[in-house]
This record gives sequence, C-alpha cells and structure tokens, in this order.
Amino acid sequence: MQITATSGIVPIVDFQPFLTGSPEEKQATAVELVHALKDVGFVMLKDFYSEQGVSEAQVEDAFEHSRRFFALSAEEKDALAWTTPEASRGYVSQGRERVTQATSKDDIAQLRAQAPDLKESMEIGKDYQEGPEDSPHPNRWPESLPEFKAFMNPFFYSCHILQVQVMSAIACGLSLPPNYFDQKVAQQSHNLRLLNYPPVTQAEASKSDSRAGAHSDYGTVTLLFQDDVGGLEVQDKEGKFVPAKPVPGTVVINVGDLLQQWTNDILKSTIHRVVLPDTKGSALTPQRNSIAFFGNPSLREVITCIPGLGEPKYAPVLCEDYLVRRLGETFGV
Ligand SMILES: O=C(O)CCC(=O)C(=O)O
Ligand SMILES: [Fe+2]
Repeated sequence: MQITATSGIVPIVDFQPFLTGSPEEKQATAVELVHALKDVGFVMLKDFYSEQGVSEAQVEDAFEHSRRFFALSAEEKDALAWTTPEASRGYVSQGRERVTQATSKDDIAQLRAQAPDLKESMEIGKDYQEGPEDSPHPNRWPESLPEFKAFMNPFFYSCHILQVQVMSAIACGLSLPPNYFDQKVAQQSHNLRLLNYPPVTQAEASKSDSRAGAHSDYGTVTLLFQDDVGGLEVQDKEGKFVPAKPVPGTVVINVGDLLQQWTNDILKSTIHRVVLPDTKGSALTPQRNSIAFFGNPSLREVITCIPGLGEPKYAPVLCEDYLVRRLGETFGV
C-alpha cells in the first residue's frame, strides 16, 4: 500500500473518490482508509466535504459559534454546567475533566489536582424535541445566543452523516456490506464537543504542559476539526508522541475503544494528547480551538466482536454501560 502524504505518522487520504467515485475508486479509498486505521489508528481525510454531510462553510461557522460561546461570562457558562455521564451535555469548566488512561479513582483525582487539563469544553448531544419521553437528557443551550442552538443542531446531524460515510468506508475496507454499521449507529448517541484551550502563562505551563492528557477515545470514530495552532500528538508503536500538525482542509479521524473491540483489535484505538505549543518567546502560549465529534454506537447496541475477524478477544458489552463508565472515570463522578 502506498501512502503518499502524511502529517507526522498520520496518513492523509483523499475521501472524494469514496463519496463520488466509481465502485473501484470507492473500494480503493476504503482499503486505504482501513489500512491507515489498522496501522496508526489515525488518518486525515481531505476532500471530505459533501452536500449530505459536512460542508466547508459549516466548519468555519462552527468555529465562529464556538468562539462566541466561550466568550460568554463564566457565570453564564457555569449555569449550563455538565451534570452526569448519562446526560453528558453542557459546559465543562477548566479542571473538571482529566482525560487519562488511569482507571483508579484516586489516581485520577490526584492527576486532576496536580496537572489539570488546561481546557474548557461544551458538550452537545442529539437534541430530542418530540415530547417528554424523547427528552431524557436535554441539551443545555445558552439563552443569550439563540443562533448557537439553531446552528449546532443541523451541524450535529451533518457530522452524524460524515460519521456514517466514514463507517461505511470502514465496512467496505473490512469486506463487510457498505451499510453494515448504518442501523447500529442510527440513534445518533454521539457527543459533539467544542473545545477551548485558553492562552497559558509560562508559570502555568510549568505546572502542567497538558492541554489534554494522554488518552484514547471511547466510541467508534472521532471526527476532529482543529485550528492551525497545533499541539495534537499521536503515540507511535514505540510509545513516542509524534506531532500531528494541522493540515488545512482536512478532518482528523481516529478509532475509539469500542470500534477497536468491535473489530477484535483489527483497528487501533491509539493514545493521543494535546500539548502546549512553543510560546516562541512571548509570555503566553496561543489559544487553541478544536471541535471533536465523538461517534458512538446506539446506546442499546451490544458490541460483540464482528464475526470473521478472528477468535473474539472481548466479551460483549452494552454500549451505554461502557460509555457511562468511561465518562464517569474521567469526570471523577
Ligand atoms: O483538541 C484536540 O485536538 C483533541 C482533543 C481530544 O483528543 C479529545 O477531546 O478527546
Ligand atoms: Fe481524544
């Protein structure tokens, strides 16, 4: 397999042939994508924009809405605070979440106290509007920014479609039917996370160089849109962290733990982190914004190793149980 371009160790794959190409072109792109996800667990997709999925203008607008949201007063943001792993919606102030691979409550609490993630985030889930029985966990919308909700709901759906497109390519690359995952992710139990990494002084930077600690993601695939500041690093096979410098016009895709389990370790959920960029002599590190869309299976889906991918290494797990446990660990609840 010839990968022509990379950012660090992350291959760059043109997704357009999968979206609009001939059957042969589709299959060749799917194979290229799966090769990258088996080998590195990360890929950058270029030419991924589509009418049904995510458009270029939407990505730009999403960053603008995100900036306006984080510019709200601390009081207004805190009134929308994230509540429970089951809901996983709302505002997460700096220091509340500490992503890590540690699993002991005490270890994570100590990490949170000593080296908190230098970030704030806003978590958005599917917005149920049909009736009380459809609204177990309402989103937490800022009242002073009505256009925020009006933008984020269709953007969430567009990201869902891009995620379906990527999952379909993964299915093709694994020699499964193209629609293999469609029904299994149809509930849109995903999590759209707007991230703001504020500027940091040298003094703060010496306490914790971690904008987001080393961790793996939990779900199927994460779609990550990043600005041009950089800081994302991906662990290589020797355990070394390698910068994945932003490439304009691409979306980063990485495999989550549930997709690794689903594919019986064929696809890799790779550890990654976000570090502070060099201050280049100035007193503050630049602010960074990113937008992560964590694709998940439907919550009632039981994740069982896909037949034909070898002797199962994992016992079946209910998606909801798994996600609630992982989120509970990182939030210390
Ligand atoms: O901000 C980034 O580039 C990555 C964030 C991330 O890995 C996460 O939130 O899981
Ligand atoms: Fe992540």
